[in-house]
Amino acid sequence: MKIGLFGYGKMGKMIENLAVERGHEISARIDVENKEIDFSSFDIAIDFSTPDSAFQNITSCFQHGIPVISGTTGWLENFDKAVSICNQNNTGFIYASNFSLGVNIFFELNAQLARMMAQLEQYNVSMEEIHHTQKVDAPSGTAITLAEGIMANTPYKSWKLDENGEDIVSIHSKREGSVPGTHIIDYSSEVDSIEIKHTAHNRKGFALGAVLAAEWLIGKKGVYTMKDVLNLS
Ligand SMILES: NC(=O)C1=CN([C@@H]2O[C@H](COP(=O)(O)OP(=O)(O)OC[C@H]3O[C@@H](n4cnc5c(N)ncnc54)[C@H](OP(=O)(O)O)[C@@H]3O)[C@@H](O)[C@H]2O)C=CC1
Ligand SMILES: O=C(O)C1=N[C@H](C(=O)O)C[C@H](O)C1
Repeated sequence: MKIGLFGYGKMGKMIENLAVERGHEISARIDVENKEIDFSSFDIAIDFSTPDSAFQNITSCFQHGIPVISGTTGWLENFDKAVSICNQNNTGFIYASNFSLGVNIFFELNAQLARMMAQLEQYNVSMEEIHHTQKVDAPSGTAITLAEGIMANTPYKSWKLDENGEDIVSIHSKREGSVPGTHIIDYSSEVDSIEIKHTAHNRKGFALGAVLAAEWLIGKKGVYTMKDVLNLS
């Protein structure tokens, strides 16, 4: 595959190494706004850019018929618009707040635990996410996906940052050193607690998942998720 990388920061560089190891070519690296982009030089785009630039990056690819893998967080207020533009241009799209295989299993575990806890009113759920100090968005995209997984399976109605309440999934965001990404879900009652935790040891898992998703998407039309890629549906 010829890949266009949108965002050539920590993730872009990690994806480049892994994609080349797997026999792919990086034929464009787009790291700044309004750069002249030769859309004919790549078959698929992988976007790990910034919350402010992701929508523009993704939809300009769709308008040139290029399928996109996006892992950028913090831009999802425009997600439905991006999906429409993908479909109008008859191309392909996978977005994931977290591409690591382990986190995608963790999403399933979270939903299953939420279903079991749904009837137990004595437990309160809360979440903690810990990331490196360069992270610009809070809470993490992964924490939002986890909160949505809880809300879909319990009476919890919304999530809030650092706010407690009966129907609220409370999320606490910590920024420490160079932590790649840790997510902890805690159900606590007066008598005990149940915790599940995912710890990324480095960024390789995110990069591998994104490249696997690109290999899976190439040649397909439509909007998919990592559940489709990993056959978890
Ligand atoms: N879904 C997942 O599995 C994962 C998602 N992420 C998410 O991916 C995103 C990137 O993370 P990370 O690589 O760590 O961040 P970095 O800050 O290291 O990289 C982002 C890069 O995007 C560049 N950029 C700025 N403006 C544009 C633009 N208009 N077009 C293209 N690129 C641009 C930045 O350039 P400059 O520095 O010059 O501004 C920078 O090099 C974040 O949203 C993060 O949350 C991260 C890890 C895993
Ligand atoms: O910015 C990061 O680094 C990460 N961002 C993603 C998120 O917001 O969930 C995924 C991962 O946790 C690393």
